[in-house]
Amino acid sequence: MADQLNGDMGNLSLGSPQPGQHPGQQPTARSYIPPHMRGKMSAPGSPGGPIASPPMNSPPQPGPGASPMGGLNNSAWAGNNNFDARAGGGGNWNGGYENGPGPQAQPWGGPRGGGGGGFNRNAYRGPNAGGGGGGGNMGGGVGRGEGRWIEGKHVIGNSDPRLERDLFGTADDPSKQHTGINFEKYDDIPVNPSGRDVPEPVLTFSNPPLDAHLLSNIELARYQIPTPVQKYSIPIVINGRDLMACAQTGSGKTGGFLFPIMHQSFTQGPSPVPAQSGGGYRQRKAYPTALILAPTRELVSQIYEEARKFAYRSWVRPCVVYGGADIGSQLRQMERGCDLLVATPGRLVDLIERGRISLCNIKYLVLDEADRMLDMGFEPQIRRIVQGEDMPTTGQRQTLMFSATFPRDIQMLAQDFLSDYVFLSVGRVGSTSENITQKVEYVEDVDKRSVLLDILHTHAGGLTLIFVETKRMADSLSDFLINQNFPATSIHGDRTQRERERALELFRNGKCPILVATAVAARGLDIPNVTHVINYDLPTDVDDYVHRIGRTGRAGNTGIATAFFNRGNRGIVRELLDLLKEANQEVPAFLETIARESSFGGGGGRGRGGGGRGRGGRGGNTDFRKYGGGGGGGGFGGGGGGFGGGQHGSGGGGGFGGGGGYGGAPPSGGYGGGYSGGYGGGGYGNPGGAGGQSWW
Ligand SMILES: Nc1ncnc2c1ncn2[C@@H]1O[C@H](COP(=O)(O)OP(=O)(O)OP(=O)(O)O)[C@@H](O)[C@H]1O
Repeated sequence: MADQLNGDMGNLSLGSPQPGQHPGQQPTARSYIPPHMRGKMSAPGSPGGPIASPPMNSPPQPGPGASPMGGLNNSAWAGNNNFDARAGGGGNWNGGYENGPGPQAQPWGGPRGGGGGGFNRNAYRGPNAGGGGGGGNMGGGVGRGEGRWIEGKHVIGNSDPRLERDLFGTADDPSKQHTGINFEKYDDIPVNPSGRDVPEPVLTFSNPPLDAHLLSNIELARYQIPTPVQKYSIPIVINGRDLMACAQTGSGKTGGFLFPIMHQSFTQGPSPVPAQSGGGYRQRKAYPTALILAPTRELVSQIYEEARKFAYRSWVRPCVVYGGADIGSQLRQMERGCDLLVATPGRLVDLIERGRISLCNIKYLVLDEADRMLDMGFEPQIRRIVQGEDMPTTGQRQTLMFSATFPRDIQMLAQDFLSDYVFLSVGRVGSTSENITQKVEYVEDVDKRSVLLDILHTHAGGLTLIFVETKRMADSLSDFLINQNFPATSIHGDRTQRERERALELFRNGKCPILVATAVAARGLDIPNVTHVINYDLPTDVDDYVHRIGRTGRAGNTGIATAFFNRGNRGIVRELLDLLKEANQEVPAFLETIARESSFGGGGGRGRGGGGRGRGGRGGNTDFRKYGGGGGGGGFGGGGGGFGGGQHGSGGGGGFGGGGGYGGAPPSGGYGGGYSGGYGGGGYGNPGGAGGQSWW
């Protein structure tokens, strides 16, 4: 069940040891390790981990997408049928991976051995230090690239140039995201914090308030000024407040939670670990102080990689767990240190059930992509993790929620997990970045392929991400493109771990600059140089559209998003229209016409038509505690509202399938009665949802 719910990302295992592979083990000829992951196979500080890794970031090949497209047959894309990641070996790019240098094995106990510490983290950890400890090959109790907390003091580890290059890249490294020309324009986006006594934002990365060592890592990451969400989140979290933060895609939300958590950890040190039952030379149970939950394996891997950067040379050991990958290697990774745990919910539940993780020390709980984490697909697991185990209750821990979209019904649900929180909106909730130029073209289903080919033929360079609605479509469209000599691959929930890793890596390094994806790749992924996102099939939920197009136009870079629209997409026409207007985008006349048709046609379309889920208040913006929201028109089949209404909202009747609706937040009432009816048929926006077959 757990992994089924995590089935979204199948078996991606970026940033972690391969199944069955000993951390630090030299990869066998057959074990695929993407080049950018070589040397990152283990947690920082693990034996044979990054410290031991040889130089590995060979300069990425210039992607074919970067070549002038004077007709495909003359381009680097032409005539190459070996680029499909599904080919399963034998492709031109294959050998390079499999024969390349991998991490060298490092004797166990290497850098941090000594003094009886072995792998027992208690041995060198502050309050519960159990004898031995200290020691270490470096003489000062610290290893290269990793620090210690010794007698109430943060002892910074020695630098490790190799690891440093691996984590932070070089200044012109194309595999890393660089800020674009519009980065400074983020400061023009209005920020609207609400809640009691909101702390003043910080304006720079400086000490105080931020820990000096954290600042040195931020400098290594080449971040010069905080983004708006970071400016606010840093003091909010440092001041002990809970936070619900809504900021546009690609605007630095990850740093928004990592910076203050790292700061607090660096200054406060580890929490005491409860006495272990059983004992043994290995610590059997991990007691992380920070838990970051995210919906997909790729995303948790990416967050983990970010955490490794900012934890560099500190006492904090980040760790990542997700379903579909070998649990044994994840357990071994945890045994070597697990202070900040990044996890998908299913695998975390699994590890809790095995008695390998306790949440009793959690000080910081982060729900990244929080609206997704609290929708029907994940909510039961989140409740189980947060309310059904040993995690400190609200008020005893800090809870931070981040997303680019926060529908009001989800905001209401989130109340259960938050205490006296600050709501932060950077721009309008659910709005898109103006760095993304959005185009909507009217394309009938039968014409989609030929229109797509036209677009790809005039492609100007960079990576193109194409979203479709079903796994089957992802396969058939990428097959079609390959047959047309386009270097395409696909990613979706039915592909194996190896296939997904390969597909993503080929896309990232430009060898397959066209990736056909299901919604599995919609949220959070930060891939440099994605210049074009094509919604070949539009999603039924406009929030999904917001996340999908947000794979381009990140960190102040610009990008293009093209959507194929036809009458089958009537369900989101009004919201799409609002979104385009809000972001000052061109609105094609046909969209206005179809929107008018839909409003006369008794609501309509599928899913959450009109204001079906309380986005009716899109213009009303932000914190539902302040504004509530207007009721909506049509739900499925022309029902009335849905989730409209907060304190000042008008509520609405009906909803999906004609049931209740969510009319009005407390204190206006209506919460209980309408809820189930409003959701009705289940599985909305909810690939892994109860009873719903995953279409990712
Ligand atoms: N202060 C900063 N200065 C420069 N670059 C930054 C800064 N903060 C974040 N970035 C970069 O911006 C990019 C986007 O950041 P991030 O992935 O955190 O965005 P996000 O808001 O979480 O997006 P999404 O909503 O898609 O998850 C990353 O490549 C990150 O390295």
